[in-house]
Amino acid sequence: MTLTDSDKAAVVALWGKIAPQANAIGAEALERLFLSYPQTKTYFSHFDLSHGSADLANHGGKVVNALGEAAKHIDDLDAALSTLSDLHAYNLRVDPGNFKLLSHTIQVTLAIHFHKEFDAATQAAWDKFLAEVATVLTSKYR
Ligand code: HEM
Repeated sequence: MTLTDSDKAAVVALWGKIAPQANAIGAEALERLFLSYPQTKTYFSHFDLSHGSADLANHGGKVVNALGEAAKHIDDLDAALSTLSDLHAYNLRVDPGNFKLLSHTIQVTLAIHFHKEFDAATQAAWDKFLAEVATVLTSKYR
C-alpha cells in the first residue's frame, strides 16, 4: 500500500485545487458521511449538522486542511499527524471502521468537484493516501 512517487505527486497536485475551497469540500464530505452512514453522527451530537451550517463548514475545513498538512509532509505522516493521532485514539475513540467511510465520501466529493483531474491514477493515489492517514490516526489505539 506504500505510496509511490507518482502517487505522491498526484496527491499533491490535486491538493493544490482543493486548498482554496477547503471548507466547502470538507463540509460536503462530512454531510455525505452523515447522510449515507447516519451512525457516524453520534460523534458529533454537539454540532449543528444541518445543510449549510457553520459547524459543518468549520469542521470540514479543519479535516481537509489537516489532509493538506499531511500532503505537505507526505514522507513523514507519523510526525505530521502525531497530535491528531493522540486526539482520535485517546480522546475521541472513533471506531476505526469510520475512517473507511469518511475516506469514501471524501473521494466521492473530490470526484464530483474535480472530475477532470480525478482520473483512475489520481483516485488510486488518494485512496492509498487516505488509508495511510487513517492508519496513522488509529495507530495508537489500545
Ligand atoms: C481523514 C480522516 C480524519 C481527519 C484528517 C480528521 C481530522 C480532524 C481534525 C483536524 C480535527 C480537529 C482537531 C482540533 O480541533 O484540534 C478532528 C476532530 C474530530 N474528529 Fe476527526 N478526522 C478524521 C476522521 C474522523 C472520523 C472518521 C471521525 C468519526 C466519524 C472523526 C471524529 C472527530 C471528532 C468527533 C472530532 C472532535 C470535533 C469537535 O468536537 O470539535 N474524525 N478531526
